[in-house]
Order: sequence, then structure tokens, then C-alpha cells
Amino acid sequence: MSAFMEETKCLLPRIAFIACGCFSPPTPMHLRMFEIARDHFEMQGTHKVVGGIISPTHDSYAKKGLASSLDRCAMVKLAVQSSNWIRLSDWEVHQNQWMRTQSVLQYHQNFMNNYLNSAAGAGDAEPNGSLPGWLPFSLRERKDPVHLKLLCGADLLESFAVPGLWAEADIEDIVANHGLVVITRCGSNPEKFIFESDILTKYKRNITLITNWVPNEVSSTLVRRLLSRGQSVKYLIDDLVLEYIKRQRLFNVKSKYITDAVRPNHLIFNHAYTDNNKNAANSLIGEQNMDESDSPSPQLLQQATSRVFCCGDTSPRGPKLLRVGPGQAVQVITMQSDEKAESQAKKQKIAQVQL
Ligand SMILES: Nc1ncnc2c1ncn2[C@@H]1O[C@H](COP(=O)(O)OP(=O)(O)OP(=O)(O)O)[C@@H](O)[C@H]1O
Ligand SMILES: NC(=O)c1ccc[n+]([C@@H]2O[C@H](COP(=O)(O)O)[C@@H](O)[C@H]2O)c1
Repeated sequence: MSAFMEETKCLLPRIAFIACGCFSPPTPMHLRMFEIARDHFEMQGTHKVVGGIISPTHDSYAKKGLASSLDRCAMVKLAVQSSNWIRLSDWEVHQNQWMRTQSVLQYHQNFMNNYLNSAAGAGDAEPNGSLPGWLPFSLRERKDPVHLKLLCGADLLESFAVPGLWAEADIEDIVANHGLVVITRCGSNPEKFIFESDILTKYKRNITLITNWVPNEVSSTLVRRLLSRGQSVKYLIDDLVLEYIKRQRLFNVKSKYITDAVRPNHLIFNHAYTDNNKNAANSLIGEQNMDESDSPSPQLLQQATSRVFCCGDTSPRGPKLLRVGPGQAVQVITMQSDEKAESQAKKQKIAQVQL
């Protein structure tokens, strides 16, 4: 690369991506999203991408098939081992309750701002004195700010329309102040979706739509279903993640997998993660071997009558009573949206579950 191009790259505004989701389990497409997004910005020559963060949602999100946060974090750690720029943030899972995505973005953005503004070496350290693992390495190479953008698939964008699931103020803050990077997914039409939303249209310049020319409809739901049927998921997920699932007997994995030779050496890394996160274990819902057909754990059932809102408190229609956690709303409401033919992408997911 010429010296001129190098110099120009140094001047480009810096961005990082954060993907919020369940990651139960993480699939290669979760990681591909980051690669596709980085390629896009680099090829456009408009920004320098300094890091990627995967932030698994809190256990109390309570979506069907959600393994414990300890297991999901361990699997994400294993999945990102092959990447030199995508990292796990376990901040969200260590909070006392489910966090809205806007708050997750805000926390990570503030942390990076404080870190950049603090004297070199001091940083805004974690309570134990060390910096969080999700912080991009090259952050302090320059002094200028790093803008954190929400990275998602088009189905997440379309979930903005699910009544009561997202607060309008949150959507506006995300698109106005952070920015959204959306990767196309089969069956979704994000351009039309943006056109039909006044808020999204208003901030269209902050939404980057990227066509994924090599689509792959692997999803965590499909992986869980195959596992629970004793079918192969090899080459659908990372080998290390698969070993972990077998070893921990997650997702109701059938005996064919359990009797396979398990290579414990591969999992040493994960033990280090779980050992270091004993606190997280306290907030766990318990050892879970769940798939689509599982019912909530006893603890969750106990909470079933408690009122858990996503954004319902501020909804003009009044608060919405959700059965267990915000994630349940996704299932309940996507069923309704299936009936109303609101979202093709969500319909596909539901169709998969009903097979
Ligand atoms: N195949 C895919 N193509 C594009 N984006 C994807 C794909 N799979 C997941 N994503 C995106 O990854 C993010 C995190 O996904 P999440 O784990 O919550 O859902 P998922 O993989 O669709 O799982 P589930 O099947 O349990 O709903 C979301 O933004 C989602 O849109
Ligand atoms: N109001 C909100 O901030 C809100 C609502 C629904 C889902 N989410 C997040 O979106 C991500 C993906 O959720 P789903 O897998 O249910 O689509 C999760 O991280 C979840 O916490 C946020």
C-alpha cells in the first residue's frame, strides 16, 4: 500500500461494532457478520474498523433455547479464538437484570470514551484492576474517538416493529447517536422496512445496509434442533463449540454425540473462563439442556407471574405483561406476526420450529 493510502487510512474516522444477541449457540454467521461489515467499510474507504464485540444477552431474557450465560459466554470465547479482532463482552450477562440494547451500546461507548480520555496506562479499569477483554487492542493508537455501531441481521432490525418490544426512544437513540449496520438475511426486506418507518427514514444516513452475497441461513435454532434429534451439526458450527456442547450436554444433545470421543484439551480454555466467572454462576438459571421444546426452568416458572417489560412502561398502549422475560415476547409476538404476515424472516423461523 502506498504511503499516501496508509496516511489516508490513519485519518479515517474510527468505528467498532457490537452485536447483541442470544448466541445459543454461536454460529459462524454471527462471526461472518463482522467480517462482512468490516470489508464493507474498508472497501468504501470511509472508516477504520478497530474492533468487534459480541455481547450475549442476560439469562432473564428467557428466550426459548437460551443456554445459561456461562455456557453461552464460554462458547463465544471458543468461537472467537480464531479471530484477532472479535471479542466477547460478558458485561451484559453479569448485570442484575436484562439490559436494553440501547443501554448496552451506551455502556460500551462510555467505557471506550473514558478509556481514551484517561491518561495512558490508567484506563477505566474493571474492579479487579484489569481492562475488560472486549476492549479493542489498538484503541489508544490514536486519540480520536471510536464510534460504536450496532451490528445486526435484518431480522433484528425488523423486530423493531414488534409491538412493545423496543422503545421508540431507544430506536431513535440507536440510529441517531450510534448507528446501525444491517446484514441482509433471506426473506427480509430491510430497505422497505426502513422506508415504512419514519424514525428509520429520518436517520437513514446512519444505517448501513450491507448485502450478504454469500448468504447462509444457519441459525442457532436450527443447530439446536439438529442436536436434539441426534443429527450432525458438523461444519455448521465451530468444532470447539460443538465439543463444548457435547461435553456440557447442552441443548438436549442426543446420545450419538455424547458417546463420541471428546477431546478435553480443547476445553481447557473454557474451564479458565468458567472458573473466572463463578459470580456469573450465581445468577444462572441452573444447568440447562434446552431446545425449542423445553419448558422454562423451575426458577423461571416461579417468576412467571412477575411483570417483566421490555419497553412497555413507556408504551402509549400501557405496559405489556410478559410471561417470563423479554425474549418470550419475541416468540409470542412473532407467532402473531406470522399470522399477520408482518415479517418474512420471522415467519421462516417459526416455520422451522413447527416442522
Ligand atoms: N444467518 C444469519 N445471517 C445474518 N444475520 C444473522 C444470521 N444468524 C444470526 N444473525 C444475526 O446475529 C445476531 C444475533 O443473533 P441471535 O443469536 O439472537 O439469533 P439467531 O442466530 O437468529 O438465533 P435464534 O435462531 O435462536 O433466534 C442478530 O442480529 C441476528 O440477526
Ligand atoms: N428493547 C430492546 O432493547 C430489545 C428488545 C428485544 C431484543 N433486544 C435484544 O436483541 C438481541 C436479539 O434478540 P432476539 O434473538 O430475540 O432477536 C438480544 O440481545 C436482545 O437483548 C433488545
